[in-house]
Amino acid sequence: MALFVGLMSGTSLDGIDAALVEIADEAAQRPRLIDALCLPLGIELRKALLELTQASQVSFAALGATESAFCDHQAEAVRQLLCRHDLPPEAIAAIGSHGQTIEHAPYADAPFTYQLDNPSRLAELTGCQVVADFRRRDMAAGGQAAPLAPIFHQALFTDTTRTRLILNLGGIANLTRLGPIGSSLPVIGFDTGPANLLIDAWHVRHRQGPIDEDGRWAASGRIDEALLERLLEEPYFDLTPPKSTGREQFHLGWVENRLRGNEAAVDVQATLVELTAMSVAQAARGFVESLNTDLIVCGGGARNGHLMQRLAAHLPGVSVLGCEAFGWSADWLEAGAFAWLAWRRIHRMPGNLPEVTGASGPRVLGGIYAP
Ligand SMILES: Nc1ncnc2c1ncn2[C@@H]1O[C@H](COP(=O)(O)OP(=O)(O)OP(=O)(O)O)[C@@H](O)[C@H]1O
Ligand SMILES: CC(=O)N[C@H]1[C@@H]2OC[C@@H](O2)[C@@H](O)[C@@H]1O[C@H](C)C(=O)O
Repeated sequence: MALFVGLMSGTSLDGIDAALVEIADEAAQRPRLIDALCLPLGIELRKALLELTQASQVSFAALGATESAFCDHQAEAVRQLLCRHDLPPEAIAAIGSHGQTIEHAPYADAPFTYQLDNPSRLAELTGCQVVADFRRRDMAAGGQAAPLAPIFHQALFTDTTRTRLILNLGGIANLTRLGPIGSSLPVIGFDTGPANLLIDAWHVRHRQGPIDEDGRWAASGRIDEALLERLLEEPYFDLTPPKSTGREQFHLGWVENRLRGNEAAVDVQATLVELTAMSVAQAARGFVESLNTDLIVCGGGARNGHLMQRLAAHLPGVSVLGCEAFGWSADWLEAGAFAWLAWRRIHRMPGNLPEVTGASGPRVLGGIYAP
């Protein structure tokens, strides 16, 4: 048995998730979540990161300063997590650090994906071995570099008889399809489009606070069918996987370009929730085998009761389960994935699924930084 820490800060830019995970050397045993926490980014750091994601030009000074501040925050999250369990740094086999995605451009002429991270500094500050830079090897091998979580979903959730769909509702939504053990169904995984990032951004613009708590504001509005149709015309939704996306594609400007100008703000919010529910349901529907499919929902969107209701309305007959039934909280699945991917790296096992990302083959992902 060994202990790993996974660090993830996703497209919502809400905080750094840190998960303490116990992993057995035998690949057959499922990793176990021991504890986790989220350290909020704070107003200044969030603003600096958001600016980097939106800027067309970036100064090295801004990049360097933000990278250091971000890394200090990661180290603080690790410190708090280890402190809770009285664990010294030597007790941790490795930290798996995702970093903060600043730009993801798998469709550029020269494709790239950039995660802000400073694993050398993180190793220095924590005294732990760090594994980082998980995405770029997959892209170097011709893949999308995202989503990476499906291989972790496969390890955690594959069932003997049932088909399982795992849906992450973060800033972006991604879906994994796992056939039952022994079935010939390949693993499928891809980003379906926006989950919460448009909902959050519209809320910030028109209301106080970053989150439409439980989707209550959206629930009080009326879906604007014409706007919904224009939003759903986005060609990304019809692309066949492998595919991945991010803030570069789905941002407030993308919504504004499709407004007529006379919509009530609350109706736009209702419509954005419906956009997430419909685009996810459309993506999932093709994989639902009647009466034999579970949908396991994770990510912050699982706490948005209105979004969950709209999703269920578009997927009648599908049984919706929380990760909790499997010993994971919906909030910590992604951080857990990067702890587990660090374990894979240390043991030189591949971290990607070529059938998901489109890479030319399995690859060992990430670089190792000594403590
Ligand atoms: N109580 C709640 N009510 C409504 N929405 C919520 C609630 N709690 C969380 N959320 C939503 O979940 C989001 C955070 O989700 P999560 O932390 O899974 O995203 P992420 O990991 O940053 O994104 P990604 O998976 O795309 O990288 C918040 O920004 C918010 O939109
Ligand atoms: C480039 C990037 O950071 N992508 C994230 C993002 O957040 C959700 C979705 O888009 C997913 O593709 C991915 O994260 C998870 C952890 C993944 O790779 O599976």
